[in-house]
Amino acid sequence: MKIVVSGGGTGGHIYPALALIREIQKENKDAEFLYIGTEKGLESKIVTRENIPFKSIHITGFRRKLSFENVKTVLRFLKGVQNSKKMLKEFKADIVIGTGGYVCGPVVYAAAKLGIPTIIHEQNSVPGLTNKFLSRYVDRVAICFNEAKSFFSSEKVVLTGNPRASEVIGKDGIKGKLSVGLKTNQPVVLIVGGSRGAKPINEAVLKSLTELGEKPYQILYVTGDVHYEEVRKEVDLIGNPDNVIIKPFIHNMPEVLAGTDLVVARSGATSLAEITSLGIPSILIPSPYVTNNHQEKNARAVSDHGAAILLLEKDLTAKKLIEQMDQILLDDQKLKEMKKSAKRLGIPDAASKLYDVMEELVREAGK
Ligand SMILES: CC(=O)N[C@H]1[C@@H](OP(=O)(O)OP(=O)(O)OC[C@H]2O[C@@H](n3ccc(=O)[nH]c3=O)[C@H](O)[C@@H]2O)O[C@H](CO)[C@@H](O)[C@@H]1O
Repeated sequence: MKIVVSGGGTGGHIYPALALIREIQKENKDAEFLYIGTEKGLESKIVTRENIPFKSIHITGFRRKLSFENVKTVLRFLKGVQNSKKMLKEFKADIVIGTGGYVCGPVVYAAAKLGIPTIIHEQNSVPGLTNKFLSRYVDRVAICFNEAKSFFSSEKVVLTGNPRASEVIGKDGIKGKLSVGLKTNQPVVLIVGGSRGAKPINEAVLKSLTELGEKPYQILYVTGDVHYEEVRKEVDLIGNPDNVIIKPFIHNMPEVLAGTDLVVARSGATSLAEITSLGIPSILIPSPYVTNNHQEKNARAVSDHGAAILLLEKDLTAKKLIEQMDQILLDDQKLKEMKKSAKRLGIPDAASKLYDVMEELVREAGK
């Protein structure tokens, strides 16, 4: 089977695509892949690290307000469709799957116009512009939250979950801890602001740093690549407590998560799929800067079930953050209950569910 995967911009769209590819590689040794992304998105770095054939097109996202830039975007879209058609024909794609981000627009649209079976994977509880547009042309829409169902035509929708939920299962937490310099005999809090980091979270953590140094747990604090230098400078002034390890980005997140007891994070949908699949309690600080405030809706879908504490960015202070971390980590009973609730929400077999949908479509198309 020849499979084209497209998704990009941020980790939340790329990691599900990679997890799906790895699942298919396990099940079907003959499968061939082509990943289509953009040079500017994180995918150009992350996908090429994984030795997956990668090609790029040039495309930008739509602005929500009327602007001349949007005219240029339409022209880039049309050019992107043309280039995608060429790539898809050359590769002889049997199926095309888009995992979100605006790069999927021209790729998946081109595939649908060529009559190639198509799927979009929507990670969030509220879909973005590109997936809403594409849903009219594709054969299936794979979703991760029941809340997303109402945005698409019901005969196309199938609840698969997020393939990244499968990939994080069964990893060695001790190896994960050691790989980043954490001790193996103390609980671990992972603080991370999504795949690109989050300034407001960084500011709150910096203000908590000295007090965190006195806690009976350790902290792995991931700043995001672009914020690392700035954070480092501040930490050099404040002093870096022994129990706080600071990194710009984590490339072996599944292993690290396996060794984590509590996550403090934004509520990007892929992160949520990972932590629920593993049953890790969390403090979620949704980004208020995303389309239709979808991160808050993602977070509520988890916190309403007792699996997470919701901390809105407007209420985020160093004091509050530490209080809530203590509340969970220093209370065994609460920790246990939250773990159970998180686990109940996870869909650990998401990758094979999504692959089943792909196989069915290819079979129906007689490929
Ligand atoms: C600002 C923005 O638009 N964010 C969106 C983006 O978030 P973002 O890209 O931050 O997505 P998520 O939080 O969902 O996923 C991040 C992914 O990156 C991985 N990771 C993160 C940090 C790190 O150091 N190493 C690492 O491997 C995580 O394990 C996870 O697999 O896509 C998500 C999924 O569609 C959306 O829900 C988010 O709203």
